[in-house]
Amino acid sequence: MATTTTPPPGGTTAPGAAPRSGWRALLPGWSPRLGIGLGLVLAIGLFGLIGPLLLGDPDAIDNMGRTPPSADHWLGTTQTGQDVLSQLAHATRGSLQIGLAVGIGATVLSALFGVIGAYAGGAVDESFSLFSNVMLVIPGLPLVIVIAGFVPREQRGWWTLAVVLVITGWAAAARVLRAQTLSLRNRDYVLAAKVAGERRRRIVTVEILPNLLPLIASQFVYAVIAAILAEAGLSFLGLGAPNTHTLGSMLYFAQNGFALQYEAWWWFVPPGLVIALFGCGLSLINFSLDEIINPRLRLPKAAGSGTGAVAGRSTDEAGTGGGPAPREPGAVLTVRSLDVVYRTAEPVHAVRDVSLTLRRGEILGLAGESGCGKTTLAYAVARLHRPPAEVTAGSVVLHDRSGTDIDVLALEKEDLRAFRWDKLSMVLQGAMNSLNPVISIHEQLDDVLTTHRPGMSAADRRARCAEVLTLVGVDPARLTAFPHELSGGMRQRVMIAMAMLLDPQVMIMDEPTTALDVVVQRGILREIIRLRDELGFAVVLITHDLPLLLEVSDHIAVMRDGEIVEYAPAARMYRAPAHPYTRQLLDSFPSLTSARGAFVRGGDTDVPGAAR
Ligand SMILES: Nc1ncnc2c1ncn2[C@@H]1O[C@H](COP(=O)(O)OP(=O)(O)OP(=O)(O)O)[C@@H](O)[C@H]1O
Repeated sequence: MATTTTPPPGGTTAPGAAPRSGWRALLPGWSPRLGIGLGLVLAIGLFGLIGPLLLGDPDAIDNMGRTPPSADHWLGTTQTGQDVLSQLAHATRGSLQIGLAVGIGATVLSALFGVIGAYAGGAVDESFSLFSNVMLVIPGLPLVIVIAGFVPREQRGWWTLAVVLVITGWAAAARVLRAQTLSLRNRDYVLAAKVAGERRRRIVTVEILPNLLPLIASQFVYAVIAAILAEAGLSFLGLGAPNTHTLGSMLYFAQNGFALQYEAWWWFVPPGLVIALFGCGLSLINFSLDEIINPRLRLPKAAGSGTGAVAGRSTDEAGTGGGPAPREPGAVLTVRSLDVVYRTAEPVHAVRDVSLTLRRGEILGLAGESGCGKTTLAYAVARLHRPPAEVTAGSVVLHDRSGTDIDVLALEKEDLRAFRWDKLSMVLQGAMNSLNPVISIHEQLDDVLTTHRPGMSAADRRARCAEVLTLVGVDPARLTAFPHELSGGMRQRVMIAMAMLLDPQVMIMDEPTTALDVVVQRGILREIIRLRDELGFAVVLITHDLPLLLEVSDHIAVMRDGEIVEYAPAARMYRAPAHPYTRQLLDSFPSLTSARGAFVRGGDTDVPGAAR
């Protein structure tokens, strides 16, 4: 067997992943990216802050002109003999002042016009939106030149430039924030907050703004860098602030002094380098800000690179000779000793030592209460799991019709892409929402065929799409429909049709009929059984509904806390459930023949092992 990494005792503690608590859990994990970003920004910030105090007057003229770096002048001198290092320190301070002021100003304005307008809606949104559109269509650079030129040269300070750049620099970001806010305000959790009676201000600050923070942070970074560069451009055109040293004015004077022609690199390279490094540092910090906002990105290091294969398993081991289980007669899918762990701050061992055999044409029911690991198991079998989920041990083998065994956990990118849907397809939980709302049913089905059957003609593809729709009981005339034009049950059937499109050998269906009424539910399940009889694929059917599984499945596996606690033919499980938890599950469903289920009637939760 190809097991390698043995999970830690108890299976819940990832090595090196000490859980952080309280506010510290909000901080991004320390990474080289964050370290380099902070290092660059702090170093440049300190240089701009302290450098001018230590390095003296930037305008003091020495008698040497355009001398290369030396012990007296570490970065050489300008054409008129001024110390470049001292100029650089003052210029860094000036540019940072402008960059930060513009960054803050433009971000505040864009958030005000973008977020508040979109959330308030109506006339406020209309007027804010009109104003930002007008600002957007005014050509930025000419406006900057006009406004900067309008202020008399002697009155132009760094703040004049900052104001000009804020006025011309916020509108594009406001448009993006408005679009994002319009999308967020209709999300279920925002509507739920409204229904719960939360105040507007709280909804904006607690429900909406945190989701916008990564965007706002990157816009801030962009605004700072754009301001530093725009100021450099203005100074270059002679429209800068005459009495303020900035990196732009340094470049301007270097250009005027023919630094490039005289190969005086020490004059123009340092200011250019400071601009580039500062932008780079801010961008690196920005990546880590995403981690603060988005808990999904806060992964312990070990979980970051997951490829979906068994962690730590070598390619040799992963090959069919390396250990995957031998084929049982008639088996199409064999899962052996599968372990899946979510490498979160408090690791969750969601699937523990699971072994299953799915036979050709069989319906295998997977039952268990919410959170027992059914979906995690299904995703791991289809190699759809993503970090922080990690398969830490076990094997999954598909015994292909051709006679070859496919070690699913060892498949590499292209093979995996070809394997999914062709050999093993999946109907995801909440499948009725998996259809793209702006693409017709035909195009969505056709997409699968064009990807996996590139040689198929358009007419054959259309015929196949119509055929599968008919199979699942949807009129092929609905091929031209868009998802919103279909009922929930029809959408669910379309997803099942899509899963059948390539005639796979295994279909995993994760709660394929949840959210549908029992009549439609029964109809779809009857369809699945009929199709299974007709086409011979095997099905892993996942649901909480054990009585339903007893009706439709050949074998049933009952899961609890990540483990299979009972695995038996459905008929036997119906007659004589062996595990107390299976009995408890069965008893908790009301019966139509007795007054109420025993579990409800007796309120008996005292099943051995029931305590968590
Ligand atoms: N991204 C995640 N990070 C950490 N833990 C997770 C993550 N996703 C799921 N889990 C945990 O893994 C366990 C199994 O979850 P899973 O979704 O597989 O259960 P399930 O049986 O499919 O539940 P349901 O029937 O409600 O869909 C749960 O304890 C859950 O909290």
